[in-house]
Amino acid sequence: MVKIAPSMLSADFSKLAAEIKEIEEAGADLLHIDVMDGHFVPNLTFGAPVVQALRAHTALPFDVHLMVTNPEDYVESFATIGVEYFTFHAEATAHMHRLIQTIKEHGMKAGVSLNPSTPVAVLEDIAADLDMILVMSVNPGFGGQSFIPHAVRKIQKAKNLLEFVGNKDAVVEVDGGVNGKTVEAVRNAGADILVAGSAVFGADDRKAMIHLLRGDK
Ligand SMILES: O=C(CO)[C@H](O)[C@H](O)COP(=O)(O)O
Ligand SMILES: [Fe+2]
Repeated sequence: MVKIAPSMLSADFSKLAAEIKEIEEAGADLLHIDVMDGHFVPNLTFGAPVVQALRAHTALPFDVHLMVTNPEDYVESFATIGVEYFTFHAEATAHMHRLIQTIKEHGMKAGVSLNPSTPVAVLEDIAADLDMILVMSVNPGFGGQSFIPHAVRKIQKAKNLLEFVGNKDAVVEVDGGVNGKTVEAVRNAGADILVAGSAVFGADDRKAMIHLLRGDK
């Protein structure tokens, strides 16, 4: 069964703790946390101090998606918070292999995210070391954008690559534009974790939306 990770990017920032509590009670599996630095992407969100402040308010695993230049500089501060996945962008570093080892040494799972224009093939030689491949189905930086259809094929390629290298534990996550219209295609493509920001936080009934996206019977 797929897991649903609502993206905090679409929550009401003036009452984050309450928003997170609500989606936890509504059945979310993880909390997707979009860290943007205003350099890697043209938008600025929040950093480790805000994420740290929220840790005490929920038992949900933290799925941190770092859209930042110099992701190496963030490992230490996020490791002390207690996050499940530390996911950086392939486009943000020349040293993916080294960074993956550092993340794991700090007790976190290591994910690599790919912009829509970056092929899955860049992960070929490190796929065995990964805990997550995050397929971006929008260009990173903003919530509420439209799903880019070629991401469906890319999810399949990411799944195939993990299978080819015998990495049974790693997951494929899809992020951007996942909603009631696009969800079936991403589920059928084999995605393990679906990020949904505007679809969940913008829904009148967030619980029903999480159930719909997960395909609960
Ligand atoms: O990483 C992101 C944007 O860069 C967000 O996680 C993503 O856009 C989720 O928002 P939505 O579901 O509204 O598209
Ligand atoms: Fe994200």
